[in-house]
Amino acid sequence: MAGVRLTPVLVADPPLLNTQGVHQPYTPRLIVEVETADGITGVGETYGDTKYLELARPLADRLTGHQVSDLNGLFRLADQVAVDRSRISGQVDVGGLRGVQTADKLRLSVVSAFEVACLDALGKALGLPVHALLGGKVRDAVEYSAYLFYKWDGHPAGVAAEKDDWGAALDPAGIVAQARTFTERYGFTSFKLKGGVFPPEEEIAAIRALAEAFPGHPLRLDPNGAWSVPTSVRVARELGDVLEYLEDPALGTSAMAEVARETGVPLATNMCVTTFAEIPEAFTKGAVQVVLSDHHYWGGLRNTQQLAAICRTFGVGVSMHSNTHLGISLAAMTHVASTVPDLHHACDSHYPWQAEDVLTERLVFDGGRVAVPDAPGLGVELDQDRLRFLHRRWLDDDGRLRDRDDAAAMRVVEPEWVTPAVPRW
Ligand SMILES: O=C([O-])C(=O)C[C@H](O)[C@@H](O)C(=O)[O-]
Ligand SMILES: [Mg+2]
Repeated sequence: MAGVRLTPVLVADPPLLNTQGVHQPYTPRLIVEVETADGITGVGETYGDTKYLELARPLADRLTGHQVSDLNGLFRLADQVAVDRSRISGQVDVGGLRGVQTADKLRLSVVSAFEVACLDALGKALGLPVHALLGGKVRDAVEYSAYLFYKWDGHPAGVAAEKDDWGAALDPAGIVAQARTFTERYGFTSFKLKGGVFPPEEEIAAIRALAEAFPGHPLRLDPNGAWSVPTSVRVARELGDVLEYLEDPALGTSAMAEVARETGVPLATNMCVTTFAEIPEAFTKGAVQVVLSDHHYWGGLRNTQQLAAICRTFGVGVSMHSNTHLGISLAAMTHVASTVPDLHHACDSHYPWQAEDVLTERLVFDGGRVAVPDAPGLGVELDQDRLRFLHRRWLDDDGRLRDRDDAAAMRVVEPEWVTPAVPRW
């Protein structure tokens, strides 16, 4: 590699509610560009919060002269980057939304963007799409689900924000209307509701309303561990006839295993299995039936394939989790998902919520699917003007938005708000 460019950006995000609070009006992402000695550039994307930036910089410094094809060497170099203990002691990832926080997971969340950028550059150099570098696609398009959120019409008055055109969704009718917009705009046929926001009865009513409006369509509910075991079991019983799966109803492997013993509804997770180390206990206890992979924190596209192979071995399903992300990551997700043989659930993606991107052309959902790019590399092109614009926003921020904090955003409206203790219900 002749050089690595790191560009933190702030991207507009609508006021999406979750059990911790609400999304801030702008969210940080990091764009990684690696440049080969031949002048080929590869791009990757990951979380842009401070704790990731402080690992990305020393990793970038170690990469001069490194071959983009030497991915194993890249991971060895990442292992050498020191993690500040204060970033991990007693912490969970984004207040628990993404499970445990370990030094390895932090490193993996950073090196994943470099791995994607190297694969992009290597693919361009060889004239091959990334999926070919991963062994080849087994499908031509990857299916995504509509990611429904309770949301406010806009961010609080007086807060600098971009306006979105989705309107408010705070009750079953609002959620059904949002789902209809998703189907009209993108053709999605399966739906996930981010729950843990209102008491379970209201969220059960929203799922029932969806089932009535979209009979037979796969539905999921994800309260991010906000419920007790008895509440989880009750919701599973009440919605068992319409749910494709229930996602992280209760927090932790033991609680999930208890729920799983009491219900036939499959349980999915992106909270209790987010590292390889957590797999043995969760799988032997039967705590989860679907693991939602995420190439960002699992450590890239090849690790995602390894995770899928382990899941296959244990008869556990696999699909994909998503946080706020841009088109580079959607392309990376699509490439790797196209190579996973047993992908039986539509993947999550926040992309429809992101009106802003750093690409010259946005990726398109057609019938809820993204066509797997066959152009060399990821098949996307960075728009340098957009990148500069979003980076300028990051530079101009006084630091308040550079680290995601959904509870802080909620305090603007409810000054006493603190991240709720779980189980909340
Ligand atoms: O559990 C999940 O699916 C997520 O954590 C996805 C996102 O983080 C979502 O909850 C969010 O951004 O509010
Ligand atoms: Mg989840």
